[in-house]
Amino acid sequence: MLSNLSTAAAGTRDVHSLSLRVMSRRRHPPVVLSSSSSRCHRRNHLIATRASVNTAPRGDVKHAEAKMIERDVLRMGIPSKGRMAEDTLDLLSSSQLSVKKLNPRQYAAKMPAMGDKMEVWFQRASDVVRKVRSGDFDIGILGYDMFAEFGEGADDLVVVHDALRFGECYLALAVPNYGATAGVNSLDELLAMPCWTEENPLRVVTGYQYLAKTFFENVGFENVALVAGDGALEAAPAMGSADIILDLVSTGTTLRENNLKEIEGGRVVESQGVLVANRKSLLERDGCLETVHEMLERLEAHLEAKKLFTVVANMRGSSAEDVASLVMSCDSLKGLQGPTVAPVYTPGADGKPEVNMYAVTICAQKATLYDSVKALRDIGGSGVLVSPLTYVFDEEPARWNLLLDELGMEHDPIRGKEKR
Ligand SMILES: Nc1ncnc2c1ncn2[C@@H]1O[C@H](COP(=O)(O)OP(=O)(O)OP(=O)(O)O)[C@@H](O)[C@H]1O
Ligand SMILES: O=P(O)(O)OC[C@H]1O[C@H](OP(=O)(O)OP(=O)(O)O)[C@H](O)[C@@H]1O
Ligand SMILES: [Mg+2]
Repeated sequence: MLSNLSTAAAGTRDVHSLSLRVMSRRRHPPVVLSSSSSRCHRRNHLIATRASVNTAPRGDVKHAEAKMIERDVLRMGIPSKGRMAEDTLDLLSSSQLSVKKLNPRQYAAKMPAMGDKMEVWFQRASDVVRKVRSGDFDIGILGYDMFAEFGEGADDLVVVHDALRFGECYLALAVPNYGATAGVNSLDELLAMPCWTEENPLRVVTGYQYLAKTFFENVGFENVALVAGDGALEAAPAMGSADIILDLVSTGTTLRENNLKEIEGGRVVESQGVLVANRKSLLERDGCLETVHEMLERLEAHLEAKKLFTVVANMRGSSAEDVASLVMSCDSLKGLQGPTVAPVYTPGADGKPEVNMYAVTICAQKATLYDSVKALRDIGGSGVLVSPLTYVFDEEPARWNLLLDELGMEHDPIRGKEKR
């Protein structure tokens, strides 16, 4: 059956019969975000999909299969503009992976921590994902929203780190608080409105055509026309050029200021910064997997440390074991791997050092720091010192093992032999 899903130029009611319009599930077998090979993409990101997803390419564009181009260096793409650009550089710098641009107008840069192994290229987020997909870049950092939109669930793409903890936002449908949708509070209510017909489809303005198409296919709604738009989409319903919008939301201020509201069931994708890679590069390009491992470790060490404080307190006790038992009896003082308890030496009556106090060191979650301080005081802790942590290099990051699973590789290919 043909879908009524179609693209319409902004500001017109005409619904063009473009290639997007015909999307037979037989020609494009369901894969993308629900395929087993895309395990990493799926984690927590796609919220509202109800069925498997079709991979129709963007318009008529055919994506060449990623190929391995001979080169000695690895290439990484990062956003050249917009709010992700600065945050990406900040994250890399905080993870001891600073990027050095020789000249502000140049698009290529170095990452000194990686020596001559790595080139960094500044590109628009859409081009970062396109180039990682084609194999021109081996890895990239960008918002998951752009990755999902321009990556189209391609098997050539792999998510290495799905939560870099910046650029948090989500892609959601929003409807006007006025007019026909004034009383609409959920997706079901919106789609059940009798006014949307083949001749009068629901016009959705968005810059995320692939995700919109996929979303409406998944909910089985056909009387929809996608209107293309890039910025200030919130103005389109008031101008009469669209009925609703599908756009990024962060604080929700822009929606409120434009008399629009989110609806239940209308969230399409959760987004934040992600590190992505080309599958073939990881599997076949010399040094790529090792470099990605090192980057992942450095990023995780920084991101993990950002969540924690080191807390040191003095505590009276008859032995280190007694003090440790007291601390371990409190849930909020568990720390990373249990407390470190060290003797504090004070001069005794005879001038010799004696011990009746211990220094307890734990790692406390920033979010619950005050609870930890109170708990320490409750069991006799005093002189509580709190300091930031810079890096936490723990065991092998869980995301590394997930990546190896995704690549069909046995764990520990860096230290041991790779097996597939
Ligand atoms: N309001 C927001 N809050 C947080 N992150 C956002 C927000 N809007 C966008 N982002 C994230 O930042 C990325 C880049 O958005 P941004 O608007 O800064 O750049 P751009 O869209 O390339 O520039 P422009 O909007 O000027 O074309 C988005 O793809 C998304 O991942
Ligand atoms: O929920 P909020 O915190 O209000 O953020 C949401 C707004 O942020 C983005 O726009 P941006 O600032 O990038 O402007 P643009 O529309 O010109 O891209 C997005 O497209 C929304 O309009
Ligand atoms: Mg923007």
